[in-house]
Amino acid sequence: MAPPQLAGKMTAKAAAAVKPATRAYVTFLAGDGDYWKGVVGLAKGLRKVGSAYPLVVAVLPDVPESHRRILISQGCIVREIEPVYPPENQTQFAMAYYVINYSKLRIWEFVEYERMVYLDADIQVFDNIDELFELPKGHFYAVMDCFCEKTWSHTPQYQIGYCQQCPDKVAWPTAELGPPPALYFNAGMFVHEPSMATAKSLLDTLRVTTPTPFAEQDFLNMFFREQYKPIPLIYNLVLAMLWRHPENVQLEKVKVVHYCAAGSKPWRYTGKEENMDREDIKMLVKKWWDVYNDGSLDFKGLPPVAAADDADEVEAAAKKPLRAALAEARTVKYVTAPSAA
Ligand SMILES: O=c1ccn([C@@H]2O[C@H](COP(=O)(O)OP(=O)(O)O)[C@@H](O)[C@H]2O)c(=O)[nH]1
Ligand SMILES: OC[C@H]1O[C@H](O[C@@H]2[C@@H](O)[C@H](O)[C@@H](O)[C@H](O)[C@@H]2O)[C@H](O)[C@@H](O)[C@H]1O
Ligand SMILES: [Mn+2]
Repeated sequence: MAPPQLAGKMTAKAAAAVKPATRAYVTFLAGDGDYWKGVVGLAKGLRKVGSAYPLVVAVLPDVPESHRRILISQGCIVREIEPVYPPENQTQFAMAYYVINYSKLRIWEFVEYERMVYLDADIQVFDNIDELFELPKGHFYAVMDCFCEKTWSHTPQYQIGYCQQCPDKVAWPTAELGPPPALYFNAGMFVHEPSMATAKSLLDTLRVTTPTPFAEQDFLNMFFREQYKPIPLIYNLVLAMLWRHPENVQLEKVKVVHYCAAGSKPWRYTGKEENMDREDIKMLVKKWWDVYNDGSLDFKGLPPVAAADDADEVEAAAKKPLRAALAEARTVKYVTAPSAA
């Protein structure tokens, strides 16, 4: 049910009252594969927990119109971005496709938002996390990663069995290897403040930085090394923690699950890969599907493409180019729309 402002015509007064969205969740979608299912699941999950802010999807040009329309019909705000490529390199990325993940850096250009929470499309939010938008400004908030999976076999910490999740288990050999690695975050979820100056600095720095196996995740850890502030694991459970550091996990308190372990993407799940036959993994994959398949969580607002029928009124009232007016109109829908849940 659309809110009053959009039920009929959007009056000039209503449009003038629209406050541009200052906060939003944001995810990233590339290619014509099946990650759009992750985005739909995320959009429905955020709705289920009563999130107060919209979900923006930064899409690369290769995302098909058909997938974009599905996302719009689920209430997402779809924003096309230009790809970002790392400098010419011979790097062996931990996963070959990681090279496309540098395009995530474009979300610092979304300056119509003063704060955003980034979530990978293979993440699901099972409890409200709007409190993250209230964290003190000036820091980069994210959850610490784990170095114990094979994907880290190229690193000294993996080779000596050191992990920041249990720094006392195998002490870092400072005498031989110098100071221990700085705290390192998983880049599947983070709280950030868009700014053109930061966006420019990120891209300028990227141009002169040799790519490394974890692509933009390594790069962001280097770039935000001084501002990084770890937040609790409940905000981004990297699944490997369940078998690598179970002592650090209280599953009943976890709010955000990151399906990043090999074979754990719910929409591709077969249960055949290592650790994928665990009861907790099966339960978390089912939880994801329960949200994805829940029709009551489908978006019930006025999809923006329908709002275009009111384009003249919205444009006249908002006295802005159509796209901005629609974006604001969409914002009105989110700011005032009754939560679908
Ligand atoms: O084909 C792809 C691969 C990745 N992604 C996006 O890039 C993010 C990071 O990739 P992924 O989550 O697979 O990395 P992981 O967290 O598993 O290492 C995904 O969550 C998606 O948002 C995408 O849209 N299409
Ligand atoms: O492009 C690099 C990616 O690196 C990260 O994934 C990794 C990392 O978490 C390792 O620690 C795990 O071992 C591994 O399974 C997992 O895929 C981010 O989740 C993803 O968003 C993206 O930045
Ligand atoms: Mn991921």
